[in-house]
Amino acid sequence: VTASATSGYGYGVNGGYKALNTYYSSGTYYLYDVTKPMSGVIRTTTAKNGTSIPGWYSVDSNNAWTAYSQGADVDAHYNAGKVYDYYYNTHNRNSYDNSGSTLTSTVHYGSNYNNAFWNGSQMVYGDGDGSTFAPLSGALDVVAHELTHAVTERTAGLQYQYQSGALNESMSDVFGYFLDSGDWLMGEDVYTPGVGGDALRSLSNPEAYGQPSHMNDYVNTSSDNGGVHTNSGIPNKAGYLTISSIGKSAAEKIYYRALTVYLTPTSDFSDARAALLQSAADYYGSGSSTYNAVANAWNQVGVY
Ligand SMILES: O=C(NO)[C@]12CC[C@H](CC1)C2
Ligand SMILES: [Zn+2]
Repeated sequence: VTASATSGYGYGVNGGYKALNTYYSSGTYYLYDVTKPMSGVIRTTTAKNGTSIPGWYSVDSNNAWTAYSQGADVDAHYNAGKVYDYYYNTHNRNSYDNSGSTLTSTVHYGSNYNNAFWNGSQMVYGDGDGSTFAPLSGALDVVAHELTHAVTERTAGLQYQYQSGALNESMSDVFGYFLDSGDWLMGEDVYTPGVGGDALRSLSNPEAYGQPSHMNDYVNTSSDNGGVHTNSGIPNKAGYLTISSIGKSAAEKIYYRALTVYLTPTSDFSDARAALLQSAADYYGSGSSTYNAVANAWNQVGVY
């Protein structure tokens, strides 16, 4: 038999059944998805708990990816496909660069590694230490968060420091919500697997996880690139208020337009307010209820 696209299945990090777009060649199945339009390939590899990436293709002998250790591979592949589909179907964007570049995710990075990141070329996920994190690809909002860093890097290019960096973080959390909009939490599916009901961050209540939600409480610090994971609470709260007020569909439109048309590398929170207002005016008119709702949301977090 020659090589061909195949359909497999597996169990994710939290045991959920996932249908997988795979590839068969010479007796081996690969996490290699060729079903996307316009040549966008999605592929998943494993670092085998080392740190050299992209490592090796994730493989299986019978296309049933059901081993416990394969959960991270299954979810990275499945969730990357979901995020690809989201950007293509909702925003007509073909992969992170809008040119159909291959989306590579490497799992089992490092040992007990409690993090995930986009390295400028690909996604990388740790397995977590089993206490602070389960394998991080297990959360759709985390995968969307990371891949949105890639989109941001190719569009607004928001510098990863101080207000532009906190905005960069917030864009990733807001698009994480758009993909996983069952709750206002971020990372809940992989954070502290032994503890129920908690999360890494909350868009509706940033204070619940130590983040400010008003400019009066902006944290001036040089750590964490100027507090990018702390001060993101302020634009995140504005995002929650905006989405709650105008609805998810209108919010997706103005957020994507702000990110890809108006924001620049040095944009700060006030520039984000202006970019979202301009996007709302472009779509709905400057006197529209949508426009006024955006202004009100940012007023409530003290950003003018
Ligand atoms: O916010 C983040 N990166 O900027 C996180 C931290 C833990 C999850 C994986 C990566 C989200
Ligand atoms: Zn991030």
